[in-house]
Amino acid sequence: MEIIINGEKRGADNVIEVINPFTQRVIDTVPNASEEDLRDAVDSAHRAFMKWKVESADTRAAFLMNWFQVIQIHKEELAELMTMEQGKPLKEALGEITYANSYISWFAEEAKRIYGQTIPASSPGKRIFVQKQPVGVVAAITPWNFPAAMITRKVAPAIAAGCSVVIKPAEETPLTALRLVELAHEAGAPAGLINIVTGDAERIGDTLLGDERVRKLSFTGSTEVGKLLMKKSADTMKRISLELGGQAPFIVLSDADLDKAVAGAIASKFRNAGQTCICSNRFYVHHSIAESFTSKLKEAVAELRVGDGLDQETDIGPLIDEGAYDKVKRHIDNAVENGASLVVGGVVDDTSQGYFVEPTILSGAEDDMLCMTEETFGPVLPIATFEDEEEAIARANDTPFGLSAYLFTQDISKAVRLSEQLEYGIIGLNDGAPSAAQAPFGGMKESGMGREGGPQGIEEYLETKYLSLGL
Ligand SMILES: NC(=O)c1ccc[n+]([C@@H]2O[C@H](COP(=O)([O-])OP(=O)(O)OC[C@H]3O[C@@H](n4cnc5c(N)ncnc54)[C@H](O)[C@@H]3O)[C@@H](O)[C@H]2O)c1
Ligand SMILES: O=C[C@H](O)CS(=O)(=O)O
Repeated sequence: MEIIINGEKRGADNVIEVINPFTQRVIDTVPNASEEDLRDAVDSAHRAFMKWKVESADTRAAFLMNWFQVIQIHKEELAELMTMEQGKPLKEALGEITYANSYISWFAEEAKRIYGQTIPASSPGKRIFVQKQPVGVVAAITPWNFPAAMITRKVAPAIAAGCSVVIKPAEETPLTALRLVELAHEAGAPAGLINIVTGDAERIGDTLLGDERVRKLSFTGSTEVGKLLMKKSADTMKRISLELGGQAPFIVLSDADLDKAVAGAIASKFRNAGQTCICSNRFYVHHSIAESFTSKLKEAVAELRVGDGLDQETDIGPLIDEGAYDKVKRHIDNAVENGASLVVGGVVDDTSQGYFVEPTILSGAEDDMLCMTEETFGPVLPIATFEDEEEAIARANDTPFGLSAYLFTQDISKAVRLSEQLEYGIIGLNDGAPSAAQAPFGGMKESGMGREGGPQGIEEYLETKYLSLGL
C-alpha cells in the first residue's frame, strides 16, 4: 500500500514489510517515507489547516459523517485487513471498526458544541469574550494493538476542532490506517487535511516533532516512548496528549457477584489476547472467595478457543510477534519459579504457526513477581489474595501506572468510596469493558496525560483565547 500526502498516493522503492502474525508471511509492503515525503506532508497539512480552520462546524461535521458512512460500507474489508496484520479474531476486529467509527460520529456532533463564554468584567467599560480555536497541525503517532480505533480517536476530534493531521501508524499494523485514510478521501477529505506516512519511527518522529508548524503531538503507545516524545516536544513547546501503558488491578471483594466478576475478568483480560492498555494485569481476590472464584474462572477459560483470527470460532489469536511471546513466557516462568501455581494454560511451544499463549491462570501470585509489577500484554491472569479492603486498595495503587482499575462488589456505598481511592483514570465498577466514545479515556501518573473521547476529548485540539473589548 502507499502513503497519502496532500490527497495523493505515493509509493517508494525503500519499503518496510508487513507480516501476518499467524502465517508469519509478508502480506504487503509500505513506503519508508523520505525526508521529502515528510516535509511535503507537513507543508500540505499546514496549507490545509489555514483553510479548514475557518470552515463552519456544519462543514466539519458533514465531512466526518460522510467518512463514518464510507467506513460502515467497508467495515468487513477493514476488519479482515486488521486481522491479517494484527492477528486479533475477526469478530473482535469487526467490533473495533464499529468502536473506531463511534469516535467519528461522536465528534461529528461535538464539532457543533465548541462553545465560548462571556465573563462579566470587573471594569464596567469592558467586555470579556472567551473563544476556542483549533490548535493547528497535529502529529498523531499510534500503536499496533488497535489499528483503527487509535487512529479515529485522534483524527476525529482533531478534524472536528478545525485541525489538520499527519498520521504515523505503527510499523507492525499500517494497512488498516492507510485504508482508513483512503476512505476519508473517498468521503471528500480536502487535500492535505489528513496525511499518513509510514516508515522508520524515530526518524519520522524527530522530523515531525522538530517542525514548529506541528503544534500538537497526540501519542498512544508505551510509557517509555511517551516519555521520550514528551522531551522532544519541549523544544517547540508542542501541546501533547499521551495515552501510555497500563497495569490494571482487578479487585474482587468478598460480597461480589462471582458470575459477574468472572465475566468481567474474561472481558477485561483476554480481549486482543490480553494486548490492550486497559487489560486487567493483576487480580486481588478476597481470601474467603478465592477458591470459588478461581474454580468458576477456570471453567470459563476452558471455553476460550485459541487459533487463527480469521476463523470465526477463534477467541484468542496469536501475539503480535516473538518479542511479545518471550515477555509473556518470561512472566509465566518467573511466577512459577517464585511459587505461583499454573492452574491452566501456558505458552504454545510450537511457534511455526504464530506466537500463541493459551489463556493462563496463575494462583498464589505475589506482588514482587514480574506479572504483578510489569505490563504483561498477554493472556495471563495472576491471582493474589487479600485480607481487607484497605490492603487491596494500597496494593492496587502501588504502581507507577494509573490508567484503569476494576472493582467488583455489590455494596454501592463501598463501591463509590473505594473507587474514589483508586488512583486511575478509568474505573470499571462491576464492568470489565468500560471503553466508550462518550467517555474521557486516559490515565494518570506514568499512564499519560490528556483524555480521548467524551466532551473532554476535543479540548486536546483547541486553544482558549479571550477578547477584552474596551467600550
Ligand atoms: N493508553 C492507551 O490508550 C493505549 C492504547 C493502546 C496501546 N497503549 C500502549 O502502547 C503499548 C503497545 O503499543 P506499541 O508497542 O505500538 O508501543 P510503542 O511505544 O512501541 O509504539 C507506539 C508508536 O510509537 C512509534 N515509535 C516508537 N518509537 C518511536 C520513537 N523513538 N519516535 C517516534 N515514534 C516512535 C511506533 O512506531 C508506534 O507507531 C503498550 O504499552 C500499551 O499499553 C496505550
Ligand atoms: O489498548 C488500548 C485501547 O485504548 C483499549 S480500548 O479499545 O480503548 O478499550
